[in-house]
Amino acid sequence: MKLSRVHGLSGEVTVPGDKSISHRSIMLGSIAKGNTEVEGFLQGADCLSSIACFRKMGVEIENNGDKVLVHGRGLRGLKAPDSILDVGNSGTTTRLMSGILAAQPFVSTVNGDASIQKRPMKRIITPLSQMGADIRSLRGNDCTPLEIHGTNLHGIHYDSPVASAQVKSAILLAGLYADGETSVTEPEVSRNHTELMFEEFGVDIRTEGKSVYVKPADELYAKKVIVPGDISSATYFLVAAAITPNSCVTVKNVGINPTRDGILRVLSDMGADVTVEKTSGEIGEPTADVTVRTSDLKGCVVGGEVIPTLIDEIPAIAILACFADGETIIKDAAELKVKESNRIDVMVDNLKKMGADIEATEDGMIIRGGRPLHGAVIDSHLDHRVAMSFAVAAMNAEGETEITGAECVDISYPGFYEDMRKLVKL
Ligand SMILES: O=C(O)C1=C[C@@H](OP(=O)(O)O)[C@@H](O)[C@H](O)C1
Ligand SMILES: C=C(OP(=O)(O)O)C(=O)O
Repeated sequence: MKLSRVHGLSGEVTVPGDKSISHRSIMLGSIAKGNTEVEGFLQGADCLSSIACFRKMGVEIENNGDKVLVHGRGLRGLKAPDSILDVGNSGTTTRLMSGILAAQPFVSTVNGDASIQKRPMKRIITPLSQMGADIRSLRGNDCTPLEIHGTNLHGIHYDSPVASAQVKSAILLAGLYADGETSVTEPEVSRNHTELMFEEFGVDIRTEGKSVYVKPADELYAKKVIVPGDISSATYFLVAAAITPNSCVTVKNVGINPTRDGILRVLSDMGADVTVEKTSGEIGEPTADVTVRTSDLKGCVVGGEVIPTLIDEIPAIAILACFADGETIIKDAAELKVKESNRIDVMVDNLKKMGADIEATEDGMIIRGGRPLHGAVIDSHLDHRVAMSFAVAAMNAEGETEITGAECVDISYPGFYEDMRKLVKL
């Protein structure tokens, strides 16, 4: 993919459905009683991996593009898969599904692509094992392939060392099958889509500060799911509008759940011209139309409790910071090292190639903005967030930029480049 400078962006865009909510709709729909209709389902490769895995466990899932119908088999209705459950590139599928598999009356094997095979699974093996689960990392490296021998589980309290919705959700899903209450306390609150959807599906769940408590369930009950636009996907348009001259872009109907909206707070802190017009109430998953105009930006510090609310947006925030006056410090974000790629190193190395003043730190990066960027050959490391971030950078750089492996955007945003192109002013 080759891209070069644009002279303005304008118009409206509706981004595809939220990835986290789409995954959860398949998983909860599969173990619920009744049919779950999902509107706005993300047809990204990651969510299609979730569909494929649950189909292998006997769940009938009709995928009609934007609408998906999951024929739930009830809490204890999954069937033993007859081959490996292939999670592709999806950490969310791997970790959340493992929580369910740990409690099934069968053995399953979970594996995925080269990136998944390097991502840490000890973070779910430890708490699930405390619940009684039998999970074996077949290569002994705490990564996939995992062999999961389903068994009876106990309720536990887990003090999680990491703010991770995937860890929290794996434990909560296992907790549905446990013999008593299960609870998780996080160092900072991570996205709460599982908790909100559990409530919708009739699970006894409550949140107190940084802790979540779930009671074992007899059944979950199917409920229609309307998936809002993914704020993580919207971020590329919001950042592009802020840094590209002569721009004004509105992203329609995007999820602004407060456990996900950190990017809006960072844009405001940096002085961006942002307008948020709510399109839904406070109950469930709130949504809004978000408009950003070309802005004079200043550097800021991004760290602490905001980090889990924007964890996937940090690659794009690094680009934003290159166009802000002064220094931006991103800290408390060591989790970036264990995503699809090491997002600290990959962002720093590639941005340096474009002429940015940026350095990696132990838990983030420091960016001194204001240096003009120039075109370069960017290695996406097949990381969708990296590819989309550099597309935005390339549109504001001198000369041509080539992104290798650019098609990996299909993981979370098929049609990304086309949607961006439609906004470019001629
Ligand atoms: O629960 C989820 O849907 C997700 C949680 C986050 O991962 P961690 O839980 O590892 O932080 C995020 O990076 C990922 O894209 C989706
Ligand atoms: C980290 C991500 O996803 P996952 O963990 O599901 O692979 C992401 O989408 O940026």
